[in-house]
Parts: sequence; C-alpha cells; structure tokens
Amino acid sequence: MYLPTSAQSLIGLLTKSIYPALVVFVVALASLIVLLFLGAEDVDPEEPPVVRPSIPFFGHMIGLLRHHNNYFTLLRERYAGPIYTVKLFSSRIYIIQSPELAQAAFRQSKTIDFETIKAYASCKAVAFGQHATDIVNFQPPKGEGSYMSDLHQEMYGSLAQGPNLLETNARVLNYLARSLNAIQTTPEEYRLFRWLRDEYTLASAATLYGLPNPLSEDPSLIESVWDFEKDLGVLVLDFFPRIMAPKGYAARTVVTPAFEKYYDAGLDKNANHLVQRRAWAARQWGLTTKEISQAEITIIMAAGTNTVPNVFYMICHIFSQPDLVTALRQEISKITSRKTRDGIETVTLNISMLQSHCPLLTACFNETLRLNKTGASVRTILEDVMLDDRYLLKKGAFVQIPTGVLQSDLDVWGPDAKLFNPQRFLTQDSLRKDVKKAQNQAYMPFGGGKNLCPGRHLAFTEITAFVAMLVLGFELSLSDGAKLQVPKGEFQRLGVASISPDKDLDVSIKRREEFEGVTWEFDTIRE
Ligand code: HEM
Repeated sequence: MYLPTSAQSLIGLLTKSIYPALVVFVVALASLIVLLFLGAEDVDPEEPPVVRPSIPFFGHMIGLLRHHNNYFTLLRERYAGPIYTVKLFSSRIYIIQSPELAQAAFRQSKTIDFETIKAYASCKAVAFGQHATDIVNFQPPKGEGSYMSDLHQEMYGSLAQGPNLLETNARVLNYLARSLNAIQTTPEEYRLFRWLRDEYTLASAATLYGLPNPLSEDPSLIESVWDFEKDLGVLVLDFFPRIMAPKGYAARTVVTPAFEKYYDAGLDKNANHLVQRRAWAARQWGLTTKEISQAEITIIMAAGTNTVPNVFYMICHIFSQPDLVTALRQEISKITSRKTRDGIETVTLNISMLQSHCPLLTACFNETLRLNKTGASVRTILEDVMLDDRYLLKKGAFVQIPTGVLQSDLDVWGPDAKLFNPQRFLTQDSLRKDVKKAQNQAYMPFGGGKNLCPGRHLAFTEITAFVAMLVLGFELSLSDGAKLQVPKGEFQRLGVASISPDKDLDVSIKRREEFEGVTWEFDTIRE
C-alpha cells in the first residue's frame, strides 16, 4: 500500500515511541490473562500442586469437553501424585488420586460437601420452578430440619437392611423371576442389553410404584428414562435444554404428567415404603403433586441406570469364561432346593445365603463393579479446610474423586488391573497389609461417606440373584455361534454413572435340559 512520506514518518515516529509502551501493554495483558485463566498466583503453597494443561489457558476445558470422564485418566498418566489442582478459569478443582485421601474426603463431609451440588443439580435436572427450588435450597437454622435432610433420612431408612428392604427385594425378585420363567428350552434370541434394560426398568417401576404405574401402562417411557440419564449432564447445565438436550428434555415432558395422573388416581397406595416416605417428606415441606411427579424420573433413573450396565457386564464376563460358568454352577446349586408342590416342580434360590455361601459369585459382582467404574464423586468446599491435615482446600472449590482412576490404578491393583479377575477379591487376605488397605480404600463403586449409595444392598441382591439363576438354569451364547467377547464400554460422558456397552449383543438363551419345565423362584422375605 502506498502512503505519503509524511504519513510514513508519522507512523515511524508513533511506532518508535509507542513500541516500548506496546510491549509493556502486551506483556501486562498476557500476564493478566494468565492470571485470570490459570490463576496460579492465588494458589497457596499448602494447596495441592497445580497441573497445567498442555495447551495454555483453555487446555483443561478442551480436554474435559473432548474426553469427559476419561480426561482424568489422561491426567493420571501425566501426574501420579496423590492430589492435584486443575485451574479452570477462575475456579479450581482438586482431583484426588490417592485412595487414602479419597476416604479422608468422604469422612470430612461437613466441609467437603455433596448436598449443595445435589440440591442444585436436582432442581435443574427436573426443571423445578422457584417454589420447589426454594424448598429444596432452604438452609435451616442449626439444629432444625429441612426437606433435604428429611428426604435423605427417609431414603436411607427405606433402603437400609431391615423389613422394608426385604419387602423391596421380594417385590423386585418376583418380577425378575417372571422374566426368567418366560424362557423355554428352545433357544430364544435377545438383544441382551435392551432385554435387561426393559426387564429391570419395568421390575423397578413395579417394585417402587406398584401396579399399575406409569411405565407398566406405557412401556415407551422406559426409553424416556434412559434418554433422561444420557442427557442429565446437559440438563443440569440448563443452557437451552430444549435444543442442547432434546431427548432428555422431551423425556421430562412425558414422564411428569404420567406420574401426576398416577398420584391423582391415588395409585401411590400401592407404592413401596421408599416412594411413600419420599412423597410424605415432600408434602410435609409443601411440595405439590406436580412437583413430586417432576422428581420421580430421577428415582427410576437411580434405580435402573446403574444396575443394568453392571448386570450386563457381569453376565458377559461370566459367560465368556466357560470354566467360570462351571465353577459358579457348583457354588450356586448349593443354595437352591428343588421340590414339587401341587404338581409343579419348583427350584428355589435362597437369597439370604448369596453372600455367605457364594464367594465366587460375590467376587464376580465386586470385580464387575470395579471395572465398570462409575463416573466420579463430586463435592464442593464450604469452608477452607485441611484435607487429612495435609492439603489446604479452599472454600468455593470443587473436589473430584474419579472412581475409574482409583479402581484401575496399576499401583493399587497390580499389573492385571485392567482385566476381569474375580480371584483378586478371594485372595485379598494373602496381600501385604498396606496393599489390601489401599485396595479397600480405592474400591468405591457406590461412592462413600454420608452419601454412600443407599441402594447398594438392593443392587447387590437384584444383580447377583438374577445372575445366579441365569447361570445355573440357562445357557447363553452369541446368536451367530461365535465366542462371546465382552464388548467395550461406550464413551463415558460427564454426569453418566455406570458405563453401558458401545454396542448391544445378539444372544441366544435357552433353559438347561435338567431344568426343563421347572418354575424358578427366589426365597425372599425372611426376618
Ligand atoms: C450397581 C448399582 C448401583 C451403583 C453402582 C450405584 C452408585 C451410586 C453412586 C456412585 C452414588 C453417588 C455417591 C457419592 O457421590 O458419593 C449413588 C447415589 C445414590 N444411589 Fe446408587 N448405585 C446403584 C444402585 C442404586 C439403586 C438400586 C438405587 C435405588 C433406588 C440407588 C439409589 C441411589 C440414590 C437415591 C443416591 C443418592 C444418595 C444421596 O442422596 O446422597 N442406587 N449411587
């Protein structure tokens, strides 16, 4: 471009005089950006060390958006220390990689808190309006109750070991036994994950809400519950949910009115203790029927979307190893009895003996959950706190305990950490004391501390009892006759708990000949 000489000299003059100032300005701006985005300047020396992203400024954000939960596994490869800090713009997240520190964080639940996130996420997930949001977020004066504390108490009480849980176990297992009794000696084809998903979701709905319930009346709502779980993370962000999470959004809009109809018809009189007490707590604090109905999708989701992937993988791992099937059949046959009653031959599986008499089956359950690695426990820091008297965690920061990282850590589980080896849970007593302790602390499929999953006993029973019956009484193989290979897990999005397979399996299931014509049942309620 041509410029007159006077203009050129003016630019030259300005450049010369401006240049030093410009350099200072650029450096200052760059530093400001570094400080703003990395915020390294405000990291106290007592806080966990900062792990910087490989791409400056935005690297962690890009990593999280790209890899979701797997990003923590990638960071573990770069930094092996017990805990580190990730700076995301002005926020900080402490990532815990040491089993000991993870348990310490669970113990310090008063300051390393789940309730704040839970309340926020619950309101956003189900699109509560202001009225319900105020009730959920109500912070009582010290010593007084709140909706959330009553809800916590009722849910944990209903699912704790005792008569209410026995009743719930009995209900769910009766429904699941029906699914297995429907299978005949001639082979039938199933899409395994889809079959388990439908049977378990319907069984959970019938157990929780009685019959009829919205899902038994309209089984298309099964798909809605699973769509909701897949979109949960985006729904919680509440950023144009109709566009960003169309399936999850649509799921809410069909499931809520179905539950409103259920409550309006008084059908909740058939519900189990858990659902009745949840509704009781909600009404005590002024939630309306519509608001109670809005929240029900989260309970059906919690009951099914963790259980189904784990039962699927447990079945795949077992049936891909014929020797394991043989060993399990020997073990399980010891807790079954065969009788003829009123001309009907019945095989009964005694569920109260599952844990005590079936160590190999229990080990398969534990190993499945170890490998399936639920997402991560997330907490917020309410006050500056020293974690385990060692690391300063600052108020307002987040803590992530990435279950997958801890449950597959080679240092904790040994060189075969990525393989399915149920024996590891049977031989733990022969390990060095510190190794055994580290494994116990690193194993956290149900989270921990005050928020340890209340459904864990129910999950154990409904998964192991069903698998026990399937293994003992049935043959399962791939429809095309190929050897059963355990499918890879799908990409694990942030917010999704247990991992589903990346593709379904077409299997053929038939009764073993010696069980032709028998009726299967579980020996359930026992006090
Ligand atoms: C294999 C099956 C299951 C797995 C792996 C699992 C895992 C988990 C995990 C990791 C948490 C979060 C704990 C934390 O952040 O520390 C949780 C919470 C929860 N789970 Fe489960 N869960 C399973 C089955 C169930 C079942 C059958 C129910 C029954 C309704 C259930 C109900 C809940 C509820 C209500 C919470 C929230 C607890 C709270 O309010 O703090 N879960 N679960």
